[in-house]
Amino acid sequence: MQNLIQLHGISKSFRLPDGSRYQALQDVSLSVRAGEIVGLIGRSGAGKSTLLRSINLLERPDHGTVQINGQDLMRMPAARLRSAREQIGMMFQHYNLLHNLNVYENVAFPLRLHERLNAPRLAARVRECLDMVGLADRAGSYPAQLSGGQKQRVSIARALASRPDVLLCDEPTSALDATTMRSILATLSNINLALGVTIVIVSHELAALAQLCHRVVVLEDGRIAEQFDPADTASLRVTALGRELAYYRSESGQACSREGVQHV
Ligand SMILES: Nc1ncnc2c1ncn2[C@@H]1O[C@H](COP(=O)(O)OP(=O)(O)OP(=O)(O)O)[C@@H](O)[C@H]1O
Repeated sequence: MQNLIQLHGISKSFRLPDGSRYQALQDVSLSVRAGEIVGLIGRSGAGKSTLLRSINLLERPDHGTVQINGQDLMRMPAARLRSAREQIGMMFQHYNLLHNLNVYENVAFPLRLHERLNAPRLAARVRECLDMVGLADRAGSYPAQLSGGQKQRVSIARALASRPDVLLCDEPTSALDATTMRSILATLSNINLALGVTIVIVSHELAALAQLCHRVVVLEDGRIAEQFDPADTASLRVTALGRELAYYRSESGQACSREGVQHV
């Protein structure tokens, strides 16, 4: 498998109210192969979201390069960057749905914005995405009429509408109960298997990530402290979080198997 995402020497600092700067990422390099599911874990403030958001330049690194499919996003003019970003879907903790639009229109929204599909093709694409997340029968519902898990499914469908190569997930389950969390992660696993979409996910759900991810990256103080395949339980883990995750894997909590779990 080739590298789909290639971050090299990424650094990012934020300006604080007192005028000083906080170094959120320091010289981070990360490669993600096409079709991989990579989990980013770390204590609060370790830089997980900043790293995830650097992949589509929602946060623009101060230094380093961000390549997707061999193309350097940092050097792209605005118009090309906009079109490159269509290959990178994103979902957030609080869904970010448009409340005045129904489910169908929420999923159609990015297509209307970026793609010139005729009405039947647009409808087919939206149906296909809603089918994938098990919500074909809720196309006419409004976000306020849906559970948290259903809202997150809509946001998955919306993220997939542009047929992206990459799906970035920023704590997609932290507002959900344990059963719904497992079901959402199982849906992501199924989508990865069915479509080959590369997934990078930030989450604090170590047990679930141990089952879902092909690779887990541990961030500490804005740096990568270690990375490993959670299925490789024999190798030594150098961070406390790495050891904790290994425990969940060896306990075989079966929180969410890669082979998929039924929608709940
Ligand atoms: N826009 C910003 N302005 C100032 N500081 C920021 C900004 N965004 C992030 N930070 C700081 O950068 C550090 C890394 O933030 P980030 O959100 O990446 O951490 P995280 O690992 O995702 O944390 P959490 O698990 O709590 O979401 C934190 O100390 C945070 O306060």
